[in-house]
Amino acid sequence: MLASVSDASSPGPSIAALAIPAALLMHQLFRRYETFSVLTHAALLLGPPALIAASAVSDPSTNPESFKDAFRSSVLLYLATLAISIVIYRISPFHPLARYPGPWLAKVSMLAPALYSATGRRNRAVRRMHELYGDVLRIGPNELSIRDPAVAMTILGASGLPKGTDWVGGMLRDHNLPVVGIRDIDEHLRRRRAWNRGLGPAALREYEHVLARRAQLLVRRLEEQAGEVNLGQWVNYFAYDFMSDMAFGGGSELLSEGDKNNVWAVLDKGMALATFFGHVPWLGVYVGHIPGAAWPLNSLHRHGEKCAAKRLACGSTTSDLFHYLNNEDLPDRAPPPARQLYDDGVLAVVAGSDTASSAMTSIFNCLLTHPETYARLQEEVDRFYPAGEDAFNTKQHRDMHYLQAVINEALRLYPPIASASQRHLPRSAQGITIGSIYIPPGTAIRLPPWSIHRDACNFTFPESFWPERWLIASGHLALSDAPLPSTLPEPSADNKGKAAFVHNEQAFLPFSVGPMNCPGKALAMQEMRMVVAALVQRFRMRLRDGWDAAFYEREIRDYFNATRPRVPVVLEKRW
Ligand code: HEM
Repeated sequence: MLASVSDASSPGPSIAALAIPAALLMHQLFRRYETFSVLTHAALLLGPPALIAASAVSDPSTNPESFKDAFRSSVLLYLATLAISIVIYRISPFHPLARYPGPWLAKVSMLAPALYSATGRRNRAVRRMHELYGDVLRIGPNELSIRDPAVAMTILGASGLPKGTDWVGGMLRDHNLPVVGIRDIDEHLRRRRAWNRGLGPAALREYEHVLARRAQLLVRRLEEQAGEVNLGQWVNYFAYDFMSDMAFGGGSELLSEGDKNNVWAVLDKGMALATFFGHVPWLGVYVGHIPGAAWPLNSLHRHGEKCAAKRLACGSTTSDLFHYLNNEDLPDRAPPPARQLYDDGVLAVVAGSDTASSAMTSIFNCLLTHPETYARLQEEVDRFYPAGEDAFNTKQHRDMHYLQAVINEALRLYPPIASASQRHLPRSAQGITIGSIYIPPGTAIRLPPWSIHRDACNFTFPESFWPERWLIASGHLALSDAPLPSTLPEPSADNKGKAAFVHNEQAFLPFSVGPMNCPGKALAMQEMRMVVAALVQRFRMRLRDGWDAAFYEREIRDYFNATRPRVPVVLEKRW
């Protein structure tokens, strides 16, 4: 039998003869079936080498040393063959995504993009790769990034693809996911209904006075600050307090008490880890089994779960988001399981505060680095809300076209979710063809807003903050009357861009589109309009003298939600 086991460093012929084909067979199995079960992985990775070793040693129970040697040889050979087979297949012309270009490291393993995402520069890297390779790019062994907005409705629309696995990594588990990570389309739509009610027009009317109260407190707290403030930090406080009021009926007072419990550090660090594990969800699930191994992310999960649990224990005091998620608005319907509400609690915290705060910070940074735009917005705000007028009353918002243009333009340049949430064509589905793009089963897809929004094929002067483009496109401003962006990289190349005005609203995807898009869009818009109008009405704002205007663009990071750098602002009351 295994005479050769006596020299364990060189596997015997019988081990090699079994381990190599077993590994090749296992590769075929891994290609067809996906599981995140650690036990199944362990069984598939260690079981066959153990069986091979057992068959190679005459009596493993009486020969434990020989068995150990045989197992070591077998496992090494088996795993090495499996790894080599996977790598060769992924870079071979036989891989279903072989026709699409991309860096070879990304074709080989998701570890490379995962590590890159840990730097927060994924959005920029993907954009650079699109510039290099074109609109359809292979960003992982089985993942495409598509910069062509024409495919958006097919991928994201009503008959589009289910969600991908990035939230499995983000939650460190493949069960008990919040609605954003539910991959079964019917289950997703079922769970989504309560969110649609909780963020629909009737609910928003309920939240309006809560929003106004928080925005008033933000203004008061800023009035109390002398001189310079880090505006992003105050916007964070406001966004988190408002989210707590809106989702959980209260419970946070960052504006009054500061961030004593480091809620924002938990959010920032947690989301950075979630982004990393979103690329390698299997690793996230492994790490999730080791207590404390991903503590900032675990803390974020626990925090969101606790907020939901506390709210459910206290019952409803206002018609908050959980009033709807818990079916309190539908007395005939049983409440969903508490576990589901805890999972959605994590989503409410992240989606309800971080994105909106990111957007508002970007808006203020854009205004402060573009004084002529700020002056135009000031003029509009003063027209609709002159001194003494209640800027927290939303009635005028609908007619404030410049304000809306400023918001859209900041969302275009700095989409809070810069790299999009993933979709995935299941392995069991048929491949789909969209124009010249064929998407084989088992492919994950992203339509990255950062790259799409900054593509000159979609928007004239793509790198410039130019709110006027939205007014031209909606017919509120004639192209010939529009002032040019003040920050054109080549000021003399100006009118060329103006002559060929391009504005493709299909390519504007900050909230995604389709039935799985952001249900909080209307609420976020209301929040942004109110806070921007109120601050512009009450304060004269400018960046700290000598502050580098390009700092924000350079330092903003993509950790699923954009992590923004400080914005030091000198505030002066206007009246
Ligand atoms: C400017 C602010 C915001 C932006 C840019 C934004 C953007 C997004 C994006 C891009 C998605 C992914 C959609 C997809 O997978 O196609 C999303 C999902 C989601 N957002 Fe927002 N969001 C914002 C604010 C909010 C707010 C205030 C809430 C309120 C709680 C919210 C709740 C959600 C929820 C529940 C989902 C998951 C939807 C689903 O999977 O069905 N968002 N958001």
